[in-house]
Amino acid sequence: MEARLINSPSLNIKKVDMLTITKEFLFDAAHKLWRSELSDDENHALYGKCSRFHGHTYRLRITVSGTVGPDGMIINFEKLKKLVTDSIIERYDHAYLNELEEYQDLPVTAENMVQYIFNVLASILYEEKVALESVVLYETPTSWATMTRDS
Ligand SMILES: Nc1nc2c(c(=O)[nH]1)N=C([C@H](O)[C@H](O)COP(=O)(O)OP(=O)(O)OP(=O)(O)O)CN2
Ligand SMILES: [Zn+2]
Repeated sequence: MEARLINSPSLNIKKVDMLTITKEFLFDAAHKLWRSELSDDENHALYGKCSRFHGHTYRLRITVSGTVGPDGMIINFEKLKKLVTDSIIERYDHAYLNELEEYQDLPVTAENMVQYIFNVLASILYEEKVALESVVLYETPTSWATMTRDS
């Protein structure tokens, strides 16, 4: 990542400029909020209507940083699209998320999904010398979860 430090002694602030690019994806998937160790009644009491099978059009925003190469890019959007599609979208689009291996012991919440997606993509992008800055996952237009890189 190329960063420029601006020192402002009078304000005691060190500002770090950062250039990022973001690619957005949509996928449709079904889930229910459910904990496998609880009974049906306990799950219904805990999660209410969301304990029933239902679907969302999820919106996923991937933001990365890195060095701008001679091609003028941090990473080609097309390449970023392929990496995310191959690792996440192909598996998640039109899936019943509760059946996926990563959610066998975890409720399929936006929080758990965004953590899983972040960890998978962080290591894939690391191989491409690109830093994953944040993953934002919208479950509905009014509800989303964000995971941001620890700097
Ligand atoms: N912290 C979380 N709370 C809830 C999650 C979640 O992942 N994390 N998920 C759900 C359900 O999956 C539900 O489908 C989405 O919830 P909600 O925002 O309540 O959806 P609504 O369409 O009912 O929301 P509006 O307020 O009408 O926009 C529940 N909670
Ligand atoms: Zn839901």
